[in-house]
Amino acid sequence: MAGSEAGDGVPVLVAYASAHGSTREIAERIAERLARAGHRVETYEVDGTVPPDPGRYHAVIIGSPVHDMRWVPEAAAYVHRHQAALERRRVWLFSVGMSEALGRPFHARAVRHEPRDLPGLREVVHPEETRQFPGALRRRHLTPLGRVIFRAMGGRYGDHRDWDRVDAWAEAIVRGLPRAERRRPPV
Ligand SMILES: Cc1cc2nc3c(=O)[nH]c(=O)nc-3n(C[C@H](O)[C@H](O)[C@H](O)COP(=O)(O)O)c2cc1C
Repeated sequence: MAGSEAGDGVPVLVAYASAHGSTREIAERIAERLARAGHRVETYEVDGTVPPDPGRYHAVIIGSPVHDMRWVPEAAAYVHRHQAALERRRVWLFSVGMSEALGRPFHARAVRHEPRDLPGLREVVHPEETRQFPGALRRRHLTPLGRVIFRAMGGRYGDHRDWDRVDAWAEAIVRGLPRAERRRPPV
């Protein structure tokens, strides 16, 4: 768990799963932006062992990589396990996939289609908003069969994250939260 310097803002949880680190870094970036705006942010990886209780927070942001067109099980399980607390909180969900890495026409199709379990997750927690971000994918992350399929879809390995989009989303979340005294930048 990572915590931010306390501002006078609301307590916010950024919970994420990450197989290879790119969702973690997006979660940390969002947390950093919210902390900069004065909120008291805690960042947790949900790996099934340390279950941060969402009931302790005003707002909860949950992110997952997309594997085989779905959220990874530990992230989806976290949402379902904490359904009762989450439905009474402000919740934002984000997914990290590889749509930007694909060639045409797969790219257009991937951008249009959200992860298959997202409609179900939306029913469970009624999020303020859900968002998809491009992530990073390396050849070593895929099985030999996965590499063949990825290549057939015109896929390009690499880091496709768009930090401006991540920052813009974090700023939109900040605008949706009660105003906080902004933290002074370190001298
Ligand atoms: C086994 C595997 C399956 C994947 N399946 C999908 C998928 O169905 N759709 C998608 O958009 N991205 C898929 N991806 C891409 C990942 O979601 C993307 O690389 C993401 O950045 C991974 O996040 P992470 O680094 O936090 O694990 C897959 C990646 C792996 C390794």
